[in-house]
Amino acid sequence: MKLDGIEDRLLGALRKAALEACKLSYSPYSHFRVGCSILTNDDVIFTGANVENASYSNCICAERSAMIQVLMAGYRSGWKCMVVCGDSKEECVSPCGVCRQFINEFVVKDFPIVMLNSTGSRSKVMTIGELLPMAFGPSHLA
Ligand SMILES: O=c1ccn([C@H]2C[C@H](O)[C@@H](CO)O2)c(=O)[nH]1
Ligand SMILES: [Zn+2]
Repeated sequence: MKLDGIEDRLLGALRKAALEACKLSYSPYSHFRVGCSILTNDDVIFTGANVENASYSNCICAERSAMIQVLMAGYRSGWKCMVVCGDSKEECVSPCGVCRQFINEFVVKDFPIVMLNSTGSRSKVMTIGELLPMAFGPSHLA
């Protein structure tokens, strides 16, 4: 798999990090584990997994859990790429609507999101602009 401007070595590390993070998922209710990794402008990798709750609506997705890690380490912009994987053998897991909106807040329109199936044998790459067209974003409030 190739991604413009991102070395194969880093992409491999990102995929591995997302697949590893998936194992840290706390998902006793849905039994659907999701992992996510994000590459910063200076090539640091952060990860997240979905964390569920007995009060079902109080769950956080892997993507937002990873983004909070990135933000709390001080990275507000310049993110290079996100990788998402989940417990689906066939399908590549794509970010939910809430996460798409959350991602859109911090990245440019052509920010690439790599979506993997559970083993990483399948992948699909789309930009946030493709996943969330006509997004409402910070510029609308300016
Ligand atoms: O892109 C997605 C889709 C779903 N989930 C989580 C939320 C919930 O814990 C479980 C089932 O929806 O998967 C994510 O973390 N990311
Ligand atoms: Zn989500």
